[in-house]
Formats: sequence, C-alpha cells, structure tokens
Amino acid sequence: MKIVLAPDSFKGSLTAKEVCDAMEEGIRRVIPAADIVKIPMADGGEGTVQSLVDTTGGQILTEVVTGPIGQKVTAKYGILGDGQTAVIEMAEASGLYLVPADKRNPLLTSTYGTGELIRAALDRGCRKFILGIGGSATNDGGAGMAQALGVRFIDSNNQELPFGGGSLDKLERLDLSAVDSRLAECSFTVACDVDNPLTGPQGASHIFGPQKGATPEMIRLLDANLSHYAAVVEKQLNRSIQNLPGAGAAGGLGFAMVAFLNAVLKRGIDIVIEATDLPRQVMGADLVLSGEGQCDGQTVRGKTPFGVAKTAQTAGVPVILIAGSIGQGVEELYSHGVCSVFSIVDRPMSLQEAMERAVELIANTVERVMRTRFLA
Ligand SMILES: O=C(O)[C@H](O)CO
Repeated sequence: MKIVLAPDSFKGSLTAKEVCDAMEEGIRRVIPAADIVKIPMADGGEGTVQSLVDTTGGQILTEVVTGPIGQKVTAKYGILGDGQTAVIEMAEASGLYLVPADKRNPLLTSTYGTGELIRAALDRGCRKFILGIGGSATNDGGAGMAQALGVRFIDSNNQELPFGGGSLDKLERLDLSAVDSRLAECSFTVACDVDNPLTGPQGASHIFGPQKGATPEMIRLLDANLSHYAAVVEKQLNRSIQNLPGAGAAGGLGFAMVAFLNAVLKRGIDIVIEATDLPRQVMGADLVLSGEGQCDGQTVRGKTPFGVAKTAQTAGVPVILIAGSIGQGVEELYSHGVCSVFSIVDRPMSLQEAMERAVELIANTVERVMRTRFLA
C-alpha cells in the first residue's frame, strides 16, 4: 500500500517533517511494510523554507541582516537540494514579530533586510528564487528590498530617500545604474499570503497598516505615498502594476518584486505543490494524509490541506486530514477531495497539552484511521 504524507506544520508545535514522522509511526503500527512517501508541505507562509529544504534535501543558512527598524537580526533562508534555488520568507528579515508593539511605525520600517537575504543567496550562486511574502512589519512598497539590490530612490535634491513608506512622497526618480547585474540571470516566484492590490481601500495600507501600528492619519499618508511611488514606477519603467492581485502583499513588497525583479506572483500553496512535485508523487497512491493545526472553513481559502486535496482529487486518490482541532465550516472540504477530518484530541485537554503531546496524539490518531474498515 502506497501512502503519501503531505501535512503542513502544526504551528507552534511541530514542523511539517515532524508531523510526517508522527504519521508514519501511526501507519507502521498497523501496516509495517507500507510504502510511505513523506512530503512536508507549507502554503508559502511560515514554515515554507523548512518544508522545501526538508523535501528536497537542501540546507538552511543564516545571515545577519537589517531588521525592519534598523536593528541587526539573524535571518534564516534555505537553498534547495538542486543547489541553485533559494527559498526565503520575508518575515525572517522584515517580519512584524521582530518589532515590539510600542516600536511599530510603518512610516519608518523597511524591507532592506529582505533584499540583503536575496543578495546573500546570490553570493552563494543561487539564480532561482522562491519568496514567501506576508507577516511583514513594513509598508514601504518593497523599496528597502530594491535599495539593498542597488536601486536608488532619488528626491528632488538628488539625495537618496531614507527608509520607510513615510518618505516615498519625496521620490522624484529611480536610478537603476547600480542595480546588481546578477539579477538579470535570475527568476523570482513569489508566494503571496493575500491578493490585495497595492493601493486604495483594499490596498496594503488600509487593510494591513493598522496591525503594523498605523493610525488613520498614517494610513492616508502611506496610501498616497504608495500611489505616488507607483506613478513614478509606471512613468519610468513603463509598468502599471499597482492593481495586480498580490501587489499589496507584505506592505507592497509584491509590487516591488514585479516592478524590479520581474517576479511572478502566485498562491503560496501552488508554488509549494510545484516545488515538491506533489502531482507526480500522489500518482498511484492508495491514500494521502494531510493536515494542519486547525482545519476549518478557512482551509478552503488556499491553505495547505486544500491544495493537497485538490491535487490528490485530480489523481483520484482519497485524502484524510489530521487536525489539531476542527473548526466551523470544515464540511466545505468534503466537496474538494477530502473524505474525512480527524482531530488528534482524544479527551478534554488544554491547547498546551495538545501541543506538547502532538507527536503521540498524531500517531495514535493515524493508527485509528488505519484500523478502519475503509482501508481493510
Ligand atoms: O505583511 C502583510 O502586510 C500581510 O501579511 C499581508 O501580506
């Protein structure tokens, strides 16, 4: 019997690889000789670097870069097993979690560190990039990232702009003469966590500014500044991309990735499915097990188990989900290739206990699943 294990991580508790290992244990208790294929998954957000590195036999590296408020941070990134594809989560360098609540100010925060991570991977020979973007502390339209790669943002006095979305109204022109020439050899695929445009009522500043510390006044300013920046880009680079779905992800980093790096913006889960070769891996399988910390109505909005289930459905393979907990709307999954969803919690217990005992609880649940007549 061939069984493919393709779960997401259980956030705050286990990596996707650890979930795979726990699932394997549960299966082997019932079918010791099962042919098990383990594919740790992610949806482009937190855990993407780890799962792609684990799946491809790559390596995790660290780099000291400039954090969102100018502090030094040690950020992780990955190089996949092919030795030439870098996988970067922007939040490692420019994430909201790096800024204490009382220091959050999206007028000043910068994505410069994300650009430094790209540069570090270029130095190691990478020419293909997968970037997971979202969870940012920034609203600078990705200007900092572009600055780290050599784009100069010039004001009317011929001076370079300081960091942060609060200064973009001063942008007079872009100077591309010092852009890192290695970028011409590169391709960039970007996993966006949202499909918002750069500006307007659904744009980066209005929707995600408040969580980064923006007041209503700052939101108006930031939105106007991003519009001005987009107009300069349009005039100089002849690209009208501010309404592109995903341009507003990570405070407009999606916009800059397209404008300066010719990136393709995609749904995170689709990128991971492609990078892990999931469609080929599920062919001929008897069962796919996936899962995540919480399965609910949100899962069908492009989260990992949904993408896995759609892929398996195309190949005609049944899918069972193993979840930390099950929330409202989970039944929506049943029309997308999911046969059933099992919670790992086997008696009333605290979240902390469920997280601490996750390995044992997942193994026990998978064992029970394997003992059902469905598989007999
Ligand atoms: O970083 C952000 O702004 C949000 O996660 C949306 O991308």
